[in-house]
Amino acid sequence: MVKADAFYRETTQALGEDGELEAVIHHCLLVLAKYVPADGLAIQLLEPSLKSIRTIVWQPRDEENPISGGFPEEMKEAILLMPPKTRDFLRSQTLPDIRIINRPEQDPISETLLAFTGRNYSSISMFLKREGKRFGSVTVAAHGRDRYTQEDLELFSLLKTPFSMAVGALLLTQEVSKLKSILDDRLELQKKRITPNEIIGRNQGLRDVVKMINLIAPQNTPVLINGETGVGKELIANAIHSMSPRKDGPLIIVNCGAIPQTLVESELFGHEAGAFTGAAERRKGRFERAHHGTIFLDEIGELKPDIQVKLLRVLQSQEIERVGGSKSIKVNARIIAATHRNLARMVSEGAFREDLYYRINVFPIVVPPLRTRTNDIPALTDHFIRKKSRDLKIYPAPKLDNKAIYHLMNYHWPGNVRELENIIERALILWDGGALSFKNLNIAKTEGGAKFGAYKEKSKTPLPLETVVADHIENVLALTKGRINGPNGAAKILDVNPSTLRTKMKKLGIPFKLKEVKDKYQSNL
Ligand SMILES: Nc1ncnc2c1ncn2[C@@H]1O[C@H](COP(=O)(O)OP(=O)(O)OP(=O)(O)O)[C@@H](O)[C@H]1O
Repeated sequence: MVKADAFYRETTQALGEDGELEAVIHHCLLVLAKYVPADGLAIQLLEPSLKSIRTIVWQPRDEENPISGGFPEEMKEAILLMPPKTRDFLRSQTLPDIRIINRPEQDPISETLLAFTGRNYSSISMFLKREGKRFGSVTVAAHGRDRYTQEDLELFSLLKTPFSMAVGALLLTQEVSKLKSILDDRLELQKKRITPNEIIGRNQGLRDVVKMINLIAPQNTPVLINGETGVGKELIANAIHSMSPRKDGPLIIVNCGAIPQTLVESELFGHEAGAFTGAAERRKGRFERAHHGTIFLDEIGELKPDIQVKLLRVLQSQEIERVGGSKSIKVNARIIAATHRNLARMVSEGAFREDLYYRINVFPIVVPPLRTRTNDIPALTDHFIRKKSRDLKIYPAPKLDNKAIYHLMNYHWPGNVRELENIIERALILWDGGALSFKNLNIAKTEGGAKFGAYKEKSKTPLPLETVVADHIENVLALTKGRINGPNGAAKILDVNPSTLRTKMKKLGIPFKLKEVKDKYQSNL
């Protein structure tokens, strides 16, 4: 009795532990082995019609010495059809819930597995039950024949409820994860589709970009979108997909930089059950989910070389192989990639594969930063004020004061359109009923001794050199009140020739005089 108590307490404790399935079962085996012969443990699920069984766990106590030379890897999760004789055996009313199998060839179920297991082992097999029905079995096995006694059977039978509960919970988790994948796919399909008409700036700063979207959308050609963070790359990918013949298929968005490196491969290509610890069940990757649709690989420059090779292979063959799998699966997905990096430079520095670069860079679209298309700012501001006021249920939407657009246009927007959207949202949340002025934008940029506060804040993500240079020039211009020439002019402070500075400003889209900006836009207010 004392032995049974200790056995029950220790094994259920091991079974109830948190952790990877294999680790939990392995620990459980170590505990079991103190009381009964236990060199391996298998968990099998019965299909309701009893036509097949599926092995979900086959865990040896000692990896070096598994039962009968080991259960083949491919048998994990494999569905094994059972011959009619075995089905009848399973259906028979007299079949006990737990039985000793000291001679595998004499047991109809074990006999089905003889080809994999051999005969030189013994086992105790116990059915698992949910709501009174058998849904699977747990089998403890030991090397050699005739190893188990009636006492072992009685001890092991104590674990019927704990095992039924543990396996039931595992199945439930798998079911939830499967449903989550289905839901994710549905949500992807329901995500708002953008048409070029909804792109603000389509007739101004993004006119060329929209032209290219219209041109390339109907084709299957890969597109590479290049632009700083927050310029609207995802929006453009969305518009291309929505205008393409694949518009009724999924648009799967992958932020390559946001997925932990160890998971990128399985996220992209999926994995088979047991492919690595924690991969309890087979999962489709993003490529498979993008079948008949579009896959948007954002921040593609963040992919490590080993994944670049695999991605290239997929693009060349249009086939994927799940992690831990051996079979190729055809995938028909259009590729749109995006990056804020200079991929051509990364290629010359050896950080990005040249062959992959040429594969994805078939049709490049460069999205200009907001500071070079300041004419779009009034329309974008209006769009975001309306949209955010609606979201925040502010009615009527606040008005702008007569300098607001001037302030907005005079800021250099290192975070581009997203930053503008965020600043407007913040202003609406803090709104006190007056007109919105945005007059503190530049102060926020220079206050607190942090002259370059705006990009200091973002210093975790390295900014393109041009952004930093533009920011610096604008800061100096703010100090000199727009003066370029003369002893107190920006050129002197920056130690460059005034005409060099003007050329640079023109290239970066920085207005020449603060007054010029003011005059230009005050008439629109
Ligand atoms: N031209 C535009 N018209 C309307 N909304 C825009 C426009 N450009 C960007 N936005 C909005 O700005 C936000 C940022 O855009 P998006 O996410 O597409 O940028 P991104 O370049 O993909 O950013 P990241 O580099 O961080 O991935 C989104 O809310 C998007 O809807």
